[in-house]
Amino acid sequence: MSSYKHKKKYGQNFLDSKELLEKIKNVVNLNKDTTVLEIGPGEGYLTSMILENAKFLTSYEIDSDLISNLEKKFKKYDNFKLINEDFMLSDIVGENLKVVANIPYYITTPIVEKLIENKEKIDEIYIMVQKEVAIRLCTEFSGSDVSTLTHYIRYYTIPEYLFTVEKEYFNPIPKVDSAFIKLKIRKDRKYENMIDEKIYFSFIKKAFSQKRKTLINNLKKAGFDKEELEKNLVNDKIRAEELSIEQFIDLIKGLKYDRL
Ligand SMILES: C[S@@+](CC[C@H](N)C(=O)[O-])C[C@H]1O[C@@H](n2cnc3c(N)ncnc32)[C@H](O)[C@@H]1O
Repeated sequence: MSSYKHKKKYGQNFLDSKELLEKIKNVVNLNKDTTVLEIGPGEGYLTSMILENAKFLTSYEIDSDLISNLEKKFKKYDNFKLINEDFMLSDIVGENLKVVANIPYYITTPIVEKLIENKEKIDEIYIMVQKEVAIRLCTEFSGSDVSTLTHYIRYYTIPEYLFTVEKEYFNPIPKVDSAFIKLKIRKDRKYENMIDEKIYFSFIKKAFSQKRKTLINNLKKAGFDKEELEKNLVNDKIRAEELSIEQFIDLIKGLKYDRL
């Protein structure tokens, strides 16, 4: 479909490289028991590799102009369901799903949030995202990339930055490089078992309210008692971005924070 006019509004930067496809295939590790969900098959770059290697694939494509080509291309596969819908408005159906997708970047965060909200149905998420976003999603608890998003991701998943994909691999070539990442859903519910999610994220929001300020100052501003804070924080110079989830849970429990 070389004459196809890519639609910017749908984030249509397509891939076409055997070498990259092989690299993706090696990390996503599909087998005949795997059920896969794809967001935005485009011209079917990832789709054919998934269909060849997985048990079943459901792909959501918003752009009706791409549908007849995809149907024609994958007509011989009976393990394929193509849904011509906006993924954000669709219900996710299935269990033990693996998500494998080169997603439209204009809705990266809503897609990640929707997938995590459906964590009961999903085991692993493999997605291509903008490189800077990949760094933010996969960062550890140190440095300026840490944000409330880091806590959201790490509370529910184990993130992994797999590899960088240079912008030249895309057509049309975008302005920025990309990266392929993995988010493994925490099936052990490690942190959900330690603390109520609403309480945790309500506290995190207060702790990160002003990034430049120290944690103690942010929490004082949020109404916490100065003496209680000093009792529970070893270091009054520390910033929110330096604390791990475990350390935040200890702090929340130490402060007996249980309201929203
Ligand atoms: C970055 S392209 C990737 C295409 C293809 N997977 C590839 O790697 O070449 C993103 C794809 O997502 C589709 N898309 C954009 N918004 C969507 C939405 N809300 N729901 C479903 N698909 C969407 C676009 O039409 C496009 O085909």
